Amino acid sequence: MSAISAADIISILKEEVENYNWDAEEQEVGSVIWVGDGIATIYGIDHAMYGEIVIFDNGIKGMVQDIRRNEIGCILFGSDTGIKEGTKVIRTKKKAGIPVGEGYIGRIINALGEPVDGKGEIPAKDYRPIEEEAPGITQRRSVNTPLETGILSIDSMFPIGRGQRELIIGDRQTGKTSIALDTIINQRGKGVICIYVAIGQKASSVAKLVSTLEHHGALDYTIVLVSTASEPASLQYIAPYAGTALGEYFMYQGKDVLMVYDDLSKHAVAYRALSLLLERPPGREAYPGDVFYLHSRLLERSSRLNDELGGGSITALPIVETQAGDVSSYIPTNVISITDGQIFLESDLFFAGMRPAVNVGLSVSRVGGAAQTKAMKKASGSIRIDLAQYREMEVFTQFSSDLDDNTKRQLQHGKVLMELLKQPLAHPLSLHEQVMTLCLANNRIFDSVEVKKIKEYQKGILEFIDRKFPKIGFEIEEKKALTDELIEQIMEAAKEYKSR
Ligand SMILES: Nc1ncnc2c1ncn2[C@@H]1O[C@H](COP(=O)(O)OP(=O)(O)OP(=O)(O)O)[C@@H](O)[C@H]1O
Repeated sequence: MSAISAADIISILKEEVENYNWDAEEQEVGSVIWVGDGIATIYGIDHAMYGEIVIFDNGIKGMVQDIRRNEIGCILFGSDTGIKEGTKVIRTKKKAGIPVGEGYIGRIINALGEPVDGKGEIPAKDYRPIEEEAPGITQRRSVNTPLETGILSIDSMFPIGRGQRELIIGDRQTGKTSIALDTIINQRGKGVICIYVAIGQKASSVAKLVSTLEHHGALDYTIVLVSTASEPASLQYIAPYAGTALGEYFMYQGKDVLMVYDDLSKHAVAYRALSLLLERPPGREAYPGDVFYLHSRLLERSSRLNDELGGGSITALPIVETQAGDVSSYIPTNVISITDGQIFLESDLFFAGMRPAVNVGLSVSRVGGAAQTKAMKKASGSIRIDLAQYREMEVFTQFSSDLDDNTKRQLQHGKVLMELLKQPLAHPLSLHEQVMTLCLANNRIFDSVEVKKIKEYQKGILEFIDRKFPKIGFEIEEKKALTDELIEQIMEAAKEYKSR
């Protein structure tokens, strides 16, 4: 047996000491003082940052939301059963974020980025913080490409550009979700990635929406991020930010993204619940003072990037629900002032059969006009004024029977326009169909048709022109302009259709 010499032992010890890794990790550990209603108060993690993720003993994650003198207020991303006084909490030193990647397209996920559609794990390419600073002024460019909704009343009068934020507002059951859904369906083959964020909705409504998307083949380019009404308020609160983080991943690759937040009223309610539980002072309608910032910092992240940054965009369609058509209450006025326009849906119009129930007088699009195609601009020239005149005249002439011919003609034209703007669900119209419809309406082609038969007539004439004179539609789509020759050709075709 060979004995180890003292020198050997010393040299081994020396080597050990020299190679010892001194980068010992120091971990801050705190303990729970109080827990309840999805909120935990923690003592001992003094250096935690606002928005940092902390992990509890039982694996549940939380996010730091309140930093007080001796304690930290934290919202829980899961059930609080199993967390009690004294439960240990560790810091992660990481801000809340979600995994992102192309694999998410076509999937249904929750606010933490975990799949909920039972189709297995999603491979992540990156990890992005849910709260990100909005692009600065120099990083942006103005809106210049249209985002076509396929809905005639919107594309003609309230056009939306890629990078714009257009609010959809109205009472309950007025077709708000349907407009967003139709817009997503219309993006097929247009290279736009859609992200639908459902906040505080019934799981059954979301399931119905997903099956509609699937039915129309729209799930292939859509991500659905769900935080249903039964989930903790904390998850509902982070859902739109998490969705935007995913959108930003694609935007910074130069892609165009459409974000739908359905809806921000429920988001504000979830935030109000958290704030009250965190004992922040309530303000108007019991919302906390920073409820404006809640939505402005979210919607500012939608933008059109300049070419050096790839030219990608995020277009936002936030949805807000009003009570009894009151647009002047707290959350609606806030979001109206943040966005670049709103599409106002009215119950009375909806119940009168006007669907989509867009109120032409109260809706507006502030920047989309710059992105509207020349063809659409020319074709939709006077439609808003014609409709406004019609509505005014309709009120005045309600009780009088002997009207002069000019008034009668204007009334008939107004009725025709209202009828043409009706559109069933999931029946988007392409650019050339919309332009041809408006061109025919401007030239009073529909005025001689019985009002009840207008939709049928419109369908017939559009099909006829597409079949017999496909060049017209092709040229409008190709050149995106409506020349005088094209108008002439459309009128010729209309004459031929009439004389069949
Ligand atoms: N253009 C349309 N044509 C026919 N029906 C429509 C149209 N738009 C909406 N609807 C119908 O109106 C109902 C309400 O629509 P939707 O769910 O989109 O409204 P909402 O305002 O989002 O409702 P909620 O208050 O539940 O969020 C649905 O049953 C839908 O099928």
